[in-house]
Amino acid sequence: MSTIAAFYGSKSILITGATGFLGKVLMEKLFRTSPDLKIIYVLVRPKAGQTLQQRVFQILNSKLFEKVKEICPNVHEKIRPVSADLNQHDFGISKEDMDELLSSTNIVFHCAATVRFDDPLRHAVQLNVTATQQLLSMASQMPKLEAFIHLSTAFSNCNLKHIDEVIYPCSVEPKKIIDSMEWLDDAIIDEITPKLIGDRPNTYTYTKALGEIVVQQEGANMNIAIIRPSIVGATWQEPFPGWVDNLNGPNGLIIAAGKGFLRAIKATPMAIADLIPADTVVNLTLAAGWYTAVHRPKSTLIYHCTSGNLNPCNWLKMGLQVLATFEKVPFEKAFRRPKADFTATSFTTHYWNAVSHRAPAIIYDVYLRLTGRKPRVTKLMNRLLRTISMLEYFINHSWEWSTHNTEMLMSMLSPEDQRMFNFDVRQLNWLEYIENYVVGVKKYLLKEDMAGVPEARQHLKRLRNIHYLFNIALFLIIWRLLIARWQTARNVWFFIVSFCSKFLSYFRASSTLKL
Ligand SMILES: CCCCCCCCCCCCCCCCCCCCCC(=O)SCCNC(=O)CCNC(=O)[C@H](O)C(C)(C)COP(=O)(O)OP(=O)(O)OC[C@H]1O[C@@H](n2cnc3c(N)ncnc32)[C@H](O)[C@@H]1OP(=O)(O)O
Ligand SMILES: NC(=O)C1=CN([C@@H]2O[C@H](COP(=O)(O)OP(=O)(O)OC[C@H]3O[C@@H](n4cnc5c(N)ncnc54)[C@H](OP(=O)(O)O)[C@@H]3O)[C@@H](O)[C@H]2O)C=CC1
Repeated sequence: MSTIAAFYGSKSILITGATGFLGKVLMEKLFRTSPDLKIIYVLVRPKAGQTLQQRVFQILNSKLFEKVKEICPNVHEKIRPVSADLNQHDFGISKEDMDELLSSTNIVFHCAATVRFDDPLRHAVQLNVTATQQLLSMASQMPKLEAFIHLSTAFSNCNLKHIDEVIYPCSVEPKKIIDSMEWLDDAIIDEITPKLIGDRPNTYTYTKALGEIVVQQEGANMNIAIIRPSIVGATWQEPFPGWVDNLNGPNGLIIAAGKGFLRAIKATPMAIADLIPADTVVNLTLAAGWYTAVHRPKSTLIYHCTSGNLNPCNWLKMGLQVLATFEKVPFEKAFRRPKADFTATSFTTHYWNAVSHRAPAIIYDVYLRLTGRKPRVTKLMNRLLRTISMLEYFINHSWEWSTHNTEMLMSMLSPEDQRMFNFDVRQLNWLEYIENYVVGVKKYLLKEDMAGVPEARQHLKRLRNIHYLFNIALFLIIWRLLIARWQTARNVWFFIVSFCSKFLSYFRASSTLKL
């Protein structure tokens, strides 16, 4: 019997960010391995015209939860959506709901965050720092609380090269930042943002670092742990390989490359691609929840959930395997044949952006316009290039994360738990994982049927033929223009023609002699 699964049985669990990528995988695993748990409270806001009940219903009816519904048929009764917006004071939670949450909760998993890299500082602080502070204040009023698990990121201290499982100070105290957001106007905040974030690349990593300090300060009297995952990718094994549901991290770029939009990206091929599967993160998170509640470590433990030092894979290996999978399982209706490369310098990146990204987009939009359709590819390309510029930092640097706490936790698990809550990334076969990842992007993000693969292959063949025809036509046009305007080109042309005709007559003469 799994000790961890048994621990979560009969517990009341509060999850923030349950509608997000990691939150869903976390809920799924909890219901699947501890179907006898008491209840999961999820803090949800209405969104995109859907009530919170509709949002939760949609999640429970998705493919991700198919196994759960077999194991825990009454899953609908065990999940309680609580209307909450983390941007509001007290999260806008009603008094009755708040009373219930405070009196019943045993474990809190805080996953909600803004993960956008370009969020204005005010918004990122509100969600990643102030909301964390408020949640801790709520947690401090929960008499039955056994553990509070905070999801941070391995990149919260990406301004350092070697990162230990400790909390690093920031130049300005989080409390001062929170206060200043209340009275500074947006223009001043925008002006001071670069100074505050310093050598971090964006407001996301900065505010996640501030969030960790808040957890340390406000949660001193609670059983707290912080999980720091690196780049969270599709699921490795559970509930099935390759599940993914948003465009974040590598996902959007895999689509862009598979559809032939992305042809070149500035990357350091030998830098570590520190991806970590979503189910690995969830297994570590659940194990940490159990350990924190049962073993009550004296200080807040931080767990690095990274792959680089235990089972490294570099961007080149990853990129080549992504391209190899496109050969086997191409995406449908590609814009061009998938053929991406890494560039090394800003100059070559600008060159390829102009030649391989912007020019084909403009040509295609002209074609759309001429055929009476709305041009859209240039806009899409501009968005892609903007996204790439935001992600480039992470594919051109390498970090070393120590994993002592994570390895210690692994050693504390029984063999059954090590199997059921496996977060030993050394067992990961990268080539297999990346292939499943790309197939998962095709199936679960693009919603493409595998039955369409032969047609997708045919489409790529047509694109190849169009590509050859286009190149030949372009060559002939340029050559014709050169001959018309330039004497040297004409001389070269006559030289080639006379050389070829001499060669042919010699060949004919020698074959006649042999006869
Ligand atoms: C040999 C060579 C081979 C080469 C082969 C090459 C192969 C490939 C190689 C792979 C290399 C990998 C490198 C990865 C590095 C990752 C590092 C991450 C590390 C940090 C990890 C963390 O610790 S943290 C979590 C990650 N955090 C993010 O990664 C957020 C980023 N991102 C944003 O910060 C914003 O995204 C940003 C960008 C501002 C744009 O912002 P933006 O405003 O331009 O665009 P949006 O994202 O808002 O969305 C645009 C439109 O997509 C719609 N859409 C959104 N989701 C949708 C959904 N699920 N389904 C349908 N549609 C959806 C949306 O509705 C919009 O549609 P519409 O305009 O029509 O409404
Ligand atoms: N994905 C990754 O690569 C990594 C993620 N992490 C961390 O893991 C955690 C989860 O990330 P992930 O699942 O990928 O993120 P998602 O963006 O998929 O999910 C974010 C969640 O936060 C919720 N949320 C955002 N704003 C509010 C709000 N105002 N009120 C209520 N809920 C809100 C979202 O709800 P809604 O659906 O309503 O928008 C959603 O459920 C985050 O803390 C992130 O920093 C760390 C490293 C890497």
